[in-house]
Amino acid sequence: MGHLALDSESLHGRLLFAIPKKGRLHEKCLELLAGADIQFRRHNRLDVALVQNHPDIALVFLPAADIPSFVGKGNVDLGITGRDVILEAQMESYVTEVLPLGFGRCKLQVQVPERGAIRTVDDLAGKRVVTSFEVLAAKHFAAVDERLGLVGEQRTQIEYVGGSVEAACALGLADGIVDLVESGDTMRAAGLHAIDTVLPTEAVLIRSRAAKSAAHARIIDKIHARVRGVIAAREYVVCEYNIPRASLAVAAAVTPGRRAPTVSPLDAVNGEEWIAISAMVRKEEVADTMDRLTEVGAEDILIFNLDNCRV
Ligand SMILES: Nc1ncnc2c1ncn2[C@@H]1O[C@H](COP(=O)(O)OP(=O)(O)OP(=O)(O)O)[C@@H](O)[C@H]1O
Ligand SMILES: O=P(O)(O)OC[C@H]1O[C@H](OP(=O)(O)OP(=O)(O)O)[C@H](O)[C@@H]1O
Repeated sequence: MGHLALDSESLHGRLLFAIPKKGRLHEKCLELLAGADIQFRRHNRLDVALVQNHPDIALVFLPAADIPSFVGKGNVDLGITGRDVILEAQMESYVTEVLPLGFGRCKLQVQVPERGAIRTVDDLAGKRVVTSFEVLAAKHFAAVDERLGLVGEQRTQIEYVGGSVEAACALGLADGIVDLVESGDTMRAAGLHAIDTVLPTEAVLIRSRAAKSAAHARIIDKIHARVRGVIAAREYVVCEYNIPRASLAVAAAVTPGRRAPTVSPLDAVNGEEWIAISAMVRKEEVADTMDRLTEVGAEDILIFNLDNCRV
């Protein structure tokens, strides 16, 4: 196949799905697309890629911060971005959050120099705050200012910078900042500490509220189901074990599964009726679940990773 000349003709009728083109969410989104078997070849320098095995979908690679307005205004049908940037773009009433994706988890926090006189948001109110999230920071401090009765010139000054926010205090530009924190490494390296949380956030799948064709609605449902399966496969394992039938109720309480555990009869062992139980268990609860199952008399407890699933 030669190079594709992408024009509105080749995109005609295709559902457009926006993916962050770089940054923290990019790689994770590519893994998700692979898990959902959405195959594409992205040609050099092109931000649009036709999906090879779904002739009705095209991917659009955009900055994460621009995705909410593209989806909100209906230029793009579906997208993945951070909840923080949706709220910052004030697009929450124009997009529908279809699914939280379990990655890109971090917090938008108010930070000040560790060695300084400012200890609380109330101390910081009325001073200078630098951020890339001016809408969310302004809303947060408007409430603080109001509570403290700060008006006019006394109110907190919010100033926008596009990047390197964490350097603002050291550079003398700000008394505090509002920025994203995950591990806290960036914050600590800049000599800052968090004194308040504006918002916890994670990556989400969003769709446009702008009216679309029934055909598009069907494709969105299909992508949604696939992505949900990939996410669930990462979060869950399958737990299988054997237990006397008499203990079914107590075992089912330990492993209720997503809907209900699967129960299969086993041949009687020494006259006692046994069953095999299979249930999905959250990965982070596996060790605890195995301990509890052992306590209630389960044997041959096996844990299986999931490659993919439909739930
Ligand atoms: N440290 C982090 N841990 C987890 N998620 C993050 C982290 N930093 C950012 N995110 C999420 O990823 C989104 C995009 O952030 P990122 O910093 O990668 O943006 P970007 O597109 O590279 O823009 P720029 O680097 O120009 O600021 C954020 O809005 C947030 O939802
Ligand atoms: O708490 P941490 O784990 O240190 O993560 C927080 C940092 O991550 C993000 O920036 P990123 O490193 O993605 O680069 P950017 O500053 O170019 O956006 C964010 O803007 C913080 O600076």
